[in-house]
Amino acid sequence: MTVTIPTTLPSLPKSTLSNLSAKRRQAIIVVLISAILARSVPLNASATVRGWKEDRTARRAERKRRETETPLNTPALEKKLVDLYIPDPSGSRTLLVPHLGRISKVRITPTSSELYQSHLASFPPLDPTEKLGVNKKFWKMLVAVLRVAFPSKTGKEAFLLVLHTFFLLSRTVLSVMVARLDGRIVRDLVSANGAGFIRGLGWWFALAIPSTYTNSMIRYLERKLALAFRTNLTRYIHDLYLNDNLNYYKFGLGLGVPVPAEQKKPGVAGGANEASAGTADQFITTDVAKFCDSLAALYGNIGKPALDMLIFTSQLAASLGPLGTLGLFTNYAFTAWVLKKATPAFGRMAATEARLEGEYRAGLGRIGRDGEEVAFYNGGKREKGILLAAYEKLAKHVHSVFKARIPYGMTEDFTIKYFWSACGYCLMSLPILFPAASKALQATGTHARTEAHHEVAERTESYVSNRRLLLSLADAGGRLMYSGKDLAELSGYTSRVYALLSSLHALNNNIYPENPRPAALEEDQPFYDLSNVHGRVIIGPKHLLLRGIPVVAPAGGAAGAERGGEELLNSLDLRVEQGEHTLITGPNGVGKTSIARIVARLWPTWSGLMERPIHGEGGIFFLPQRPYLSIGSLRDHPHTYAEMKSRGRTDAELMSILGHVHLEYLPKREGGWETRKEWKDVLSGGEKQRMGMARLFYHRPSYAILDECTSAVSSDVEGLMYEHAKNLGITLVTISHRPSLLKYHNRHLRLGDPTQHNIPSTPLTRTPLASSTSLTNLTAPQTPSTPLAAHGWQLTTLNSTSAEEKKELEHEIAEIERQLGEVEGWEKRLEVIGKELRGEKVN
Ligand SMILES: Nc1ncnc2c1ncn2[C@@H]1O[C@H](COP(=O)(O)OP(=O)(O)OP(=O)(O)O)[C@@H](O)[C@H]1O
Repeated sequence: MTVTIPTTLPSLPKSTLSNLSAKRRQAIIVVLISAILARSVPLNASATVRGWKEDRTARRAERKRRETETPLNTPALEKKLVDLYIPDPSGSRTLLVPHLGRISKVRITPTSSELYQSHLASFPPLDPTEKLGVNKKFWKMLVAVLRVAFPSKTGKEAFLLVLHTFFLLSRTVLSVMVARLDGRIVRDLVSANGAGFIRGLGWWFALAIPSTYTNSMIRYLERKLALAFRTNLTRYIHDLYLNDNLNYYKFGLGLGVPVPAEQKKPGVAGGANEASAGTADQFITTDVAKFCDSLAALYGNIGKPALDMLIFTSQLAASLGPLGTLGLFTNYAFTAWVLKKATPAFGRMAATEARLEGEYRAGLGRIGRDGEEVAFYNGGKREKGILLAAYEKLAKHVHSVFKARIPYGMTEDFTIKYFWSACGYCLMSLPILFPAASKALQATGTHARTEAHHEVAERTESYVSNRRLLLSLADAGGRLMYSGKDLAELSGYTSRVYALLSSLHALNNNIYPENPRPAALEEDQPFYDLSNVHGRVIIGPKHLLLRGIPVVAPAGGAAGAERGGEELLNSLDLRVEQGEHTLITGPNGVGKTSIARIVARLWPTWSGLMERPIHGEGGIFFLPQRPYLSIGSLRDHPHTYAEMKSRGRTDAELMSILGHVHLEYLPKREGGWETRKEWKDVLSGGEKQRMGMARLFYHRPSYAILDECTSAVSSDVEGLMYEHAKNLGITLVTISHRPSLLKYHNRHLRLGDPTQHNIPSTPLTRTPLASSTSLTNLTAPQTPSTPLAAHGWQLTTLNSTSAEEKKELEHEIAEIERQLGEVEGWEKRLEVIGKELRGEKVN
């Protein structure tokens, strides 16, 4: 692109103005300037300051009114919700975003799986030994991330970039014009040319308007560009993070977080810390934002000063001659070399800072999430200690960055401000001090029409213009050199965003680094490496089948490489057909919930075959111990209003479901179906679990895996809910420690450690009564499939004809247990009475 810079300013039309008297000319200029100023200041010309204040108050009041008059749960908004939350057949959906009392509609089109597939090759996992910094790997990572942030050459971002470039160019052109005008004004002053001086001032103000506008637009466009990058990245990450492959869960387990080089220091766990705290917050929020800000700013920070330097140098070259120009370039090369030597590893520092911020943030997040538990245990002090330690680490690191910046800043300031200025003075003195150079200056023709008595004025003009250009040049050079630091920092943020993206891509495609079998592992011990998962999973059949499935807790990162996943059960066989209600029991930590995790596909199926129905209505449903309650209205919990309507479900039906879980009072207590609350804080533990069961009744799946999901519900209500679930035709697979639940099941899967003959804590064997023959009788007659001691599990079928008998026995057991609990008290009482009868002193 060639840029033509006017070396002389256009003068005001002389023909008309020169006919006027000096006074009239001045008046015209003043009027012109006033008019221009009035337009450039955001004030109504007729408005007084008081009027403007009143205006502002009225505007604020109007905004407040609009905000308060459109509460989120008005019927009007609900109606809109119905219209807008219905998903589009194309897969996109329109979100409602309340903003300043209005509802903005944002249409979100999900990122296609084809796009993810096409990007996969650009995001190979990070090599942990890779050094961070402005190197080849950085450029590769940047290009990969840019494919997401800047998806199209003809899109919105491209348009913003072109506009941004235009304003950057304009600013440079305006800077040159201002420099020239500066010289001219001083020249007119020195030569006592009043008219010229006033004219110059007029131009000065005339130039001020486009200059200020250009500066504001540059900042505005830079921020808009950063926001556009961030929106693209955020949507892309959301779709990849929160998809059906459960990447958010796997990421939280720390399965997919690579550890970049900066985190490889001994004793530093790296990004895994953030991930194991179940958070990608820092990555998705701060790191993405910093990356986008840094990238958008960098374009201006490199492009603009580079352009400035080119143009200013060409302008100066005209005045300084070939020798001066050569001097300038030597100067640039020398400065770049010095600064490169003095630049610390800003990229690594930025990445470390982001990681430490993430760890600190994860600590804070944990307190927010588990506030009640922390408070009950009075764990504030402990948490404060953890937070302080995390903050101290962060503060120390930031401090070391500041310290590293001192010598760098000194070198930079010295070279660019002082050394460059000194060089500039020397160069400018050439045409003045040396006649030959002076001739060369005149030969450039810029000011060839110098008359003898104007020589001083011309020299002053040349000096002032050149000095201003040199100052601008020093400024541009400074910014260009400083952008080296920005670039280094960008490399740090890029590595963080890239790590997140490559990690999510790998998780999404089940790609894990291959680990060799550790030598320390015994021959007969299987090695469960995440890269070697080859079990078959079929989703869709009408039954649940686990054949030859090892139950293994996965381990990612270094732990996974050292010893692989932890085997809980070697090989489990279980087939559940409709109506085969199965209770799973076993000691703590034996792997009961892990079975549910494998069926729900949270954990991998290392080998064997797993078949199960689809998730949700008519398929399989999972209820964990801690129910999931989202933020939204009470009604949103089974379904959104729109989804409910589209399925023809009614409020009366919801009410009857709440009746079955004994929560019919809830809508009234909480202010109706539409009330939006943070339900996990509003409902009691038992209420939350009952809400979970209500969801189950609403969706009526064929199978339900209930993992201790009624542990906080009273036994009577629990029984009613189990009976109701069975009446609805839901086949129950229950994980529980409560023997009382046995009566609602016709099969029993017991888990236990095959190496321990005396299984310690299964409730069925823990209490003296439960381990006695009466309980063995309770579960008999059975059809033992495998001996417990051999495989760690045993499946038995309970005799259905003895169901009533079992209930009776159950009651009897409970009664005897209660009476046994009182024995100690009665014995003490007996002792006291005996003492009293013997006349002994009683304490
Ligand atoms: N997220 C996890 N990552 C790795 N290992 C895990 C994870 N969750 C659990 N484990 C391991 O798996 C083992 C079995 O856990 P699981 O939750 O299945 O036990 P459980 O039988 O349901 O116990 P409980 O009766 O106490 O609920 C635990 O001992 C634990 O070491």
